[in-house]
Amino acid sequence: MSSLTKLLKEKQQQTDASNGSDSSLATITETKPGQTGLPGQPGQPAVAPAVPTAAPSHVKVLRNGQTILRTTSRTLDLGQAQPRRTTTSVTTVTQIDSEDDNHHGSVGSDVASPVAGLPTVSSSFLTSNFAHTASLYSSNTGSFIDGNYNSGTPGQGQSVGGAGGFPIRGSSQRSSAGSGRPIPSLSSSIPYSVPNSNKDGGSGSHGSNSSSLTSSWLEVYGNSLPKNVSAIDSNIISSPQVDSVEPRFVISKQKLASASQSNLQQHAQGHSVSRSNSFSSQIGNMFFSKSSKDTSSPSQHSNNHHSSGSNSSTPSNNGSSATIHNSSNANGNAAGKGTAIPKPSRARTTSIYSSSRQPSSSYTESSYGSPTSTLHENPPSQSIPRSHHSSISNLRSFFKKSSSNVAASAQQQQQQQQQQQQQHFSHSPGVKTVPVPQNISNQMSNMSKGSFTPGSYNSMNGETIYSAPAANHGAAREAQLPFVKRYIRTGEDLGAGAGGSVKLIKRIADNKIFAVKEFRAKFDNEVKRDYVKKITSEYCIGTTLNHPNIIQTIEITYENNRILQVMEYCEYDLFAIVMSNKMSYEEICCCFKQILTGVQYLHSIGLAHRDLKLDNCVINSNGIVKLIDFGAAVVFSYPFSKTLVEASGIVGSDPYLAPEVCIFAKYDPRPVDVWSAAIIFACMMLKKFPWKIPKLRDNSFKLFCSGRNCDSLSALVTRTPDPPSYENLKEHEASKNSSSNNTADPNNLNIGPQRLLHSLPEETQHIIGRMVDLAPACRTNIDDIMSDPWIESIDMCYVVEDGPKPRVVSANDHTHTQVDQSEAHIAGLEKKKKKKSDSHQ
Ligand SMILES: Nc1ncnc2c1ncn2[C@@H]1O[C@H](COP(=O)(O)OP(=O)(O)OP(=O)(O)O)[C@@H](O)[C@H]1O
Repeated sequence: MSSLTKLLKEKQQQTDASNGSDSSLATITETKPGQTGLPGQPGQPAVAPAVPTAAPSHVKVLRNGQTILRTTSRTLDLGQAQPRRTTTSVTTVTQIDSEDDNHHGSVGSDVASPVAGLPTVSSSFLTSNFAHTASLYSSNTGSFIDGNYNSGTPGQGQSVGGAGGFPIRGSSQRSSAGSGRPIPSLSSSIPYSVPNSNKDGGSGSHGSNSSSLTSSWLEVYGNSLPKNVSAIDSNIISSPQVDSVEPRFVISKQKLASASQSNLQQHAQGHSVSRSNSFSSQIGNMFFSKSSKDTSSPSQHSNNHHSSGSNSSTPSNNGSSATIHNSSNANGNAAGKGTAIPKPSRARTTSIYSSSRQPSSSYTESSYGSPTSTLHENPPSQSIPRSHHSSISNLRSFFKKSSSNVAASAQQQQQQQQQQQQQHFSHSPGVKTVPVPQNISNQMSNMSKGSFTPGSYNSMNGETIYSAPAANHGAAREAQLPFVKRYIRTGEDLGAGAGGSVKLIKRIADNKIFAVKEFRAKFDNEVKRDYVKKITSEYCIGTTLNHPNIIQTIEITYENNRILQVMEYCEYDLFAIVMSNKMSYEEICCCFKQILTGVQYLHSIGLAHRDLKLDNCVINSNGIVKLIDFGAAVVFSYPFSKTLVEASGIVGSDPYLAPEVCIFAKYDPRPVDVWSAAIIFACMMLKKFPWKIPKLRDNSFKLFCSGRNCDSLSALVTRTPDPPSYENLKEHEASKNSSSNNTADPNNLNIGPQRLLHSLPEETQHIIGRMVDLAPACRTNIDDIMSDPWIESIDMCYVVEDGPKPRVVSANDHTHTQVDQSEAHIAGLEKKKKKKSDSHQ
């Protein structure tokens, strides 16, 4: 047991002694085979598992020569058990499910204690949060495919350790894409509409949908089609013959020739032709030039994958499809039956960190995915030094020039301020302003609670500079000074993660406190382009978004080989507040609604966060919650496009991951955010994770998936609302012939959705249940969540900008918990822990 664990236990004992609390409620730990993990059930160990402490970064070279580079996660505890991870996980390899990994579920995070009185912090929560953000930097195409799709590559992705359940993540990304292995895609089953598009307009997703409806669908439904509808009996639909074309549709060859001529001239002059007026393309162009290899647009990529996905196996087609068996008897004992039952994992003895989820795939694939595209109105070539290939030197020169021109920018900004109040992004002579994407500007003007003045990108004298609104008020003269002359470090470190370390700084000019994130250096085995992309993602998102529930970036600068992002400072990690165990139900609801509001904003502008978790929420002393860490965020929709750009890669943190992320190579990232938000709510309420990872090898998750009249997780995850998918039909047919081992039993609180939901307050159950629908296609979307009666009824603290200074409107039914600053951030806690352990030695 680590000294930290001891410390935490001591603290817990003290807390228990003083509160007279029943610690048995809070100490759900291992869920061994045969246990349900429910509190108060026999066999639940009452001792917190060992807390892995920080371990040094290390590089692991696999037998196949590929390398995993990762650092350990850290966990901290407040009160009873406080998980915390700060992990770097960078890889260019495919992950193999290690034996350890197969034991995830055994250290039982689980649904448990009823909400009455708000349960104390579970030790499983502590252990589970070792899950780290999988930040994927590999440039390999394709994605890491978890076991469900192994059939396409015999010999790959076989289950390791005989644990059953989900077979291993298949061998390598390269094999998944590079070898032409069919990549499964969920898009075909996702009816979500992209922002600003009508519901049935998602050509991207629907396109592949149609191809997944094979003749088998017709076999089943063809006979019952209405009379005026005839079934298409082939997947090949030929174009109608056209005998004549109206003259107005005929473009003369001369016209074409002259158009292409002028295009060529534009290129020769360095004027790029806009592929899309998208946020990401605009941003991407700041750093990336068109690479000869990257000629296809993200949507093309997406479409390519779609087609390969739809050609390919459907989930149920693969032989290694995970099968669920109702492993819980009436007493809640997990007792697997049948050969296909994933065997309950055995207790983990090793550090959870060592076996935590392995990163995979290229996260960058669909993020800011338009290095190839360029701006129409403000060709980056005019404003940013460009090389033919993206490079760190681009990034450096960008930041260098940016920082040296902040002063000029700020002056310009001040002049423009008045204009900006009326028109968020204005154009003025001498200053070229990159227009904000349509959907961002729409969103900003549509903000229901106050209006928010965004920052802007200005291109001046060949430089591109970002100025956040705060910079508008800052003194231009100070801005000319180097970073170290403008800010001084103060206080302690706030935290560190996969992206870098975050520290507290003070602006000398006005003594204002900020948080500064120093991006980590590029790893040796990391592809330059991916590193640059990761940083630019955070930079671009941070500097572009403007919403009270999204952290505001003040400036970003490159100096002395360091990339520094200055952000507004929030006094508390939400995690620390949750772990204080002092939050009232109303306060939890307020925080939840604020998180949802931030997510709604992101989704409305075509962005998904993909790494929503307590750790990535900070809260200020006014009770305003802000989402941070956009290192994993992706664009899922481009303005004026109805095409869904799917995300790829297992990105996020294990306990918060949506199941489809672990199953499919590509997925809609919006339902993923929705799922994660529900897990955040469950964590706030229960002080522990419902499960450690959404895989069947996790006993708690397996029980959650049980009792649904369906034996296959693939079938559950690919369910569609209407019309039924091919897989569902198969499932339906199968269930008609053979009875499921997982018959639904709403009265059994140990299995099925009720396993989680019954632990939550009644009014929350409906929408939370819809948020954790196993099938992303059936999962509710953020807009529907916001109009849920319970969500609407939440009295939420919010910000209004009705004057020069934003004003916080506090809710009436709660105040926000504050903790001592020494316990408000993880770094402080770690320091405390170290001090204590040193004094013990
Ligand atoms: N603006 C802020 N105000 C206060 N604390 C912050 C702020 N930004 C970050 N932190 C602290 O620093 C920690 C690390 O920040 P962040 O998540 O951005 O880093 P990261 O390296 O990207 O982490 P990850 O491993 O999740 O990718 C956060 O968990 C939080 O505790």
